[in-house]
Amino acid sequence: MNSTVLEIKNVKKGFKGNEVLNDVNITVKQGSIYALLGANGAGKSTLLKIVTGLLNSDGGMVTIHDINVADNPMAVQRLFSFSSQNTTVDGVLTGYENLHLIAKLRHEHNPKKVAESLLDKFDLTEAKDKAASTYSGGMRRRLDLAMSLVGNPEFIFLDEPTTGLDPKSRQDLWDTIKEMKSQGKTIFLTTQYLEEADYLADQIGFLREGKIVASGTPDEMKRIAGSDKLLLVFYRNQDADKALKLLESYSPVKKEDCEISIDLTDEITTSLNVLNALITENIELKTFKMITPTLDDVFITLTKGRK
Ligand SMILES: Nc1ncnc2c1ncn2[C@@H]1O[C@H](COP(=O)(O)OP(=O)(O)OP(=O)(O)O)[C@@H](O)[C@H]1O
Repeated sequence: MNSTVLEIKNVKKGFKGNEVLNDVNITVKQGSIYALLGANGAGKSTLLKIVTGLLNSDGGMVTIHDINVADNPMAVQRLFSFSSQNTTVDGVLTGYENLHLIAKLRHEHNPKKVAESLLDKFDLTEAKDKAASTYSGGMRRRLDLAMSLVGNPEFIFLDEPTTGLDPKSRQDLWDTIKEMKSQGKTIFLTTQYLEEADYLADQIGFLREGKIVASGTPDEMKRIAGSDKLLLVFYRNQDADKALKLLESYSPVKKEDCEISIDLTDEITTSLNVLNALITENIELKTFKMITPTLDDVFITLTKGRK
């Protein structure tokens, strides 16, 4: 465990002089979830295609289990499954037929059993004889994921797995992805949703303007946007101004009328001291709350001052 499964080194790619990836470096450990986060058009799908051997890079190297993908795409493709944004589900076939077909193509000994057990696992047994074209978006995504698990791959690539899903279907899919990880699988997913990366990933990489501009665990990434803060909200602006003077030693920042924010290095002690000082001076507070940076704050911090 914890050995490196995927290594992306200095990968470059451009289309007709338009540079999309510029020296991308990523390492993924076995049994972990890596989320590649980036806005529309950041180059996530392009990188995924290079990593899975579907597209040649202009430079750099990708290895999966120490096998060079560009040199041995066929050997490497046996080691993983890839669920792309354009699902491989055939709408004319039923859910069962889709799975059965893939199981046969992948030379499973008992394709019927494989199809039935995956239908059960992905909660699709009831709908198994209906044409996949009649499935909801969430069901199609689940069927697509089920199809990617035929052959029990250890390593799974998911390109924006929850784009377009409603909140319930998204949560269901998140649970499925977490369960796949608990079974020891390694997952590399792309997403535009900060919340998704935060919920699922062990490691996150922010792809922007062709580079990984920040990477780390969700908590490490949130630290990029600064420490936790205590937000004090007053009824009257003059009270906020009084508090600003009183709490000078904590370097308070006036956010808007009636609101002050204080950086917390030691959450409990600082918060208690601040609240006590306000009570002692009879400065009336409307409310207060602790604010922990979200990945959205990180995104904003990292993109500040850029076009
Ligand atoms: N085959 C191609 N020919 C020319 N340009 C391309 C090609 N494929 C991708 N691009 C361009 O490369 C850039 C990155 O595209 P890519 O699909 O990798 O982004 P993405 O981060 O996956 O975006 P999205 O979240 O919208 O799927 C875009 O500007 C896109 O237009």
